Amino acid sequence: MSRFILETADLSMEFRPPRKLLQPARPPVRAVEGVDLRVGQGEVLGIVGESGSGKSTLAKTILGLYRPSRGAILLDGKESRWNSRRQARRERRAIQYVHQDPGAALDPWWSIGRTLHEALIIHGEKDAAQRNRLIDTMLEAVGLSPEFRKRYPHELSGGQQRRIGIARTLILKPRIVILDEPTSGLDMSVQKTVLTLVHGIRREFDLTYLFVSHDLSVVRHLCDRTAIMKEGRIVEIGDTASIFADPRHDYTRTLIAAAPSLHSERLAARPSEKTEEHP
Ligand SMILES: Nc1ncnc2c1ncn2[C@@H]1O[C@H](COP(=O)(O)OP(=O)(O)OP(=O)(O)O)[C@@H](O)[C@H]1O
Repeated sequence: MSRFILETADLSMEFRPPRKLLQPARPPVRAVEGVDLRVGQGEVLGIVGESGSGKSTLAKTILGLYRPSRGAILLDGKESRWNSRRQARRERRAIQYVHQDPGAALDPWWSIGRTLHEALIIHGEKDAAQRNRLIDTMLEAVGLSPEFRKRYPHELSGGQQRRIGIARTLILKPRIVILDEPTSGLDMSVQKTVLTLVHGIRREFDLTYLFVSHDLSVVRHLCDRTAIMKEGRIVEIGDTASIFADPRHDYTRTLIAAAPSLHSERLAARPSEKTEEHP
């Protein structure tokens, strides 16, 4: 078995703009270019870069939403090919994605209980009693009482919506969780609570994280290693502490210099379970 839970080799993904009648063909957008990653079991890898650098496309290609235009994705050392979205979804069940804005991803007409039940049904859990047990366990894991089953998305705060997004992901028993800007749009204290939760459940559920963010202060305190992305390529990757202490690439230096939050020390300490606030 491979030492790495996830690897990518020369992974590339380009978007081809649709051809318009009587207009010259436009060049493809090379969103991800030749990305080589090796992620160990239990590791938290941060993927950082400015808007448009390709972070989300890389994450979604790994998830299986896009067919790579080149390169390979390996899970536990075994290549995961892309024949169709459906096949990729089946094969890559071990990878789950926490949406940037879980509120928008929740059906406004469905109670939280129904949303969680449906997720389990889609993933093949036929036993209703077992579904109920799992839902209670997951709500508890994200710090919400069973009473939240009856609530609707518009009855939740932003922080509670993130918790439900995380619960819906955990219920599918992933091994790798892709967190795409998990704290964007939240105020500072809620950000901290969500990060504390994310940090705590990693150990509890033995998860590996790909943490996509443009917030360097969050990445600095949460990620074991950090990859810096620019124009679809990884320009620098290494231990987070070394990257911040001794950035090698000019672009990394520019990103660090341009991050005001790094100087304000607003998330100075690694989140710990002790600081968990319950909603
Ligand atoms: N579905 C799509 N069709 C065409 N081009 C796309 C599509 N999705 C992304 N792109 C392009 O691919 C490039 C990378 O975009 P991507 O969303 O991956 O960047 P990002 O680093 O995640 O940005 P952000 O931080 O703003 O989310 C951009 O040039 C973007 O315009």
